[in-house]
Amino acid sequence: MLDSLKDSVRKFLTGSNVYEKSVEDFIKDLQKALISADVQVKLVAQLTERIRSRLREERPPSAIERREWFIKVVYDELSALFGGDVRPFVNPPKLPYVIMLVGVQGSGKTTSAGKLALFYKRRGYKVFLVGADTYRPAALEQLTQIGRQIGVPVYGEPDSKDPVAVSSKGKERALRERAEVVIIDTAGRHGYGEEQQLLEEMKSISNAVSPDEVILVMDASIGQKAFDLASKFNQATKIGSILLTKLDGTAKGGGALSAIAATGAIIKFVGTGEKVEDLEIFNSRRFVSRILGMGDLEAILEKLRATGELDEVQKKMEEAMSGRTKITLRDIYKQINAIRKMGPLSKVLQMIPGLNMLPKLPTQEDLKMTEERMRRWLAIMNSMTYKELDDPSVIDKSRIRRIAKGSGTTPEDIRELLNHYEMINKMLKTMKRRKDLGKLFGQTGVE
Ligand SMILES: Nc1nc2c(ncn2[C@@H]2O[C@H](COP(=O)(O)OP(=O)(O)OP(=O)(O)O)[C@@H](O)[C@H]2O)c(=O)[nH]1
Repeated sequence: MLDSLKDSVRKFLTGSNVYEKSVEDFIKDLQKALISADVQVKLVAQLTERIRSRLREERPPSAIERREWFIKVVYDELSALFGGDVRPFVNPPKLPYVIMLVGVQGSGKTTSAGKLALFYKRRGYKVFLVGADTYRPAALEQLTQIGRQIGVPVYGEPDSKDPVAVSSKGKERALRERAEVVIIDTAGRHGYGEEQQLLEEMKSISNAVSPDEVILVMDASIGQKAFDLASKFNQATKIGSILLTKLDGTAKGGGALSAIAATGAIIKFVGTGEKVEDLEIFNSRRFVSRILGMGDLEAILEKLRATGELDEVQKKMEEAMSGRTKITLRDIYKQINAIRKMGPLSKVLQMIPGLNMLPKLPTQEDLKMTEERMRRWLAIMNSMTYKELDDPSVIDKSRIRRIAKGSGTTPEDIRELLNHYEMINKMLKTMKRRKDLGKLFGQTGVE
């Protein structure tokens, strides 16, 4: 689903068109992909408007290329479209914990009951299944089979026509057997469009068994039609969440996810296959990063984190300039590590504004030497103890020899790093406040 976006991201990041044109092309691809995934046109329009307004109003952090930053903006906004940063709890907040499953016929309710049972069993809970789908006789048989397969007991009454009575008796039995998580599979005879009937039945069983949580099972292939049932369900129960099934087999999953998210209902799980293991906790950011291409996105997020770390060190340096604190080897470690995460120095330097104001620009040869030195220094600091990183004055000759051995470097390399540390602190003390990042790189050893 939405697979075509990975190619669009690639094309956008590596393309040679002017930036503004690339952005417009990407937005067109994005709109097309979302609409063909059945996302409501109104939601697509809102999403693109938000992306455009962020492009107008925000500026990328200085060390990030604007193409990469644009993809990060798209990532944020798509994640919001599919439910945002809501992290629903999955471990039962109390025990025993009674979950009641509701859903229309064929939505995958019985299969999902089995999946949830296995999910909780694997997390170490004693699980019990109750088959209260009295309208479809085969449902109990199906549940019993799954129960046998995963080693979870199942309660059911093959001849009963009273789902409320079966649910209550099943719950009683489960509690007598000291079950910790009780999952009740209820009847689902109604089709989409008959929400009221389904919700009324949910209420009557709910009154009888007082579940701790009601999970609505929905089939993702209904796409944006999921909106009506999800919003009524969300209004009808405060203890509800949604399990969206068959996300693996439909091109309309984006429509269902965004429609449900728009109702404010929480999507807790998604079904991703027919097997009893095929259940995932839903996380909209993870979902979107798959759509956009894990590799590309991870690299961008890593760089953004690295710029955040650099900002922290920068702040510390400013404090050091006012004499309030000192830069430690830990700070230097953080700084070098962050710079290395951002890519080859030659590329990183091109992105720093004001760099051409330095007295002398580094040559390729300088950069190579600096990169090599950064690598050595990281190895050295990796071999030091926290105490030594915080206060290098405790490092004596014999420790220098040991650290050199441990890091595959020489005692001279270590002295060079220690000198750099002394020099930075001395410099900071005498330097006036200067905020540009170019200076920061100067201190890293690029002469
Ligand atoms: N591909 C795929 N198939 C699924 C998934 N979840 C359920 N199914 C299939 O959907 C079909 C219907 O599932 P059931 O569990 O029988 O549906 P139900 O909602 O319990 O049906 P009723 O008991 O009639 O209400 C079965 O063929 C399942 O294998 C899923 O996540 N992915």
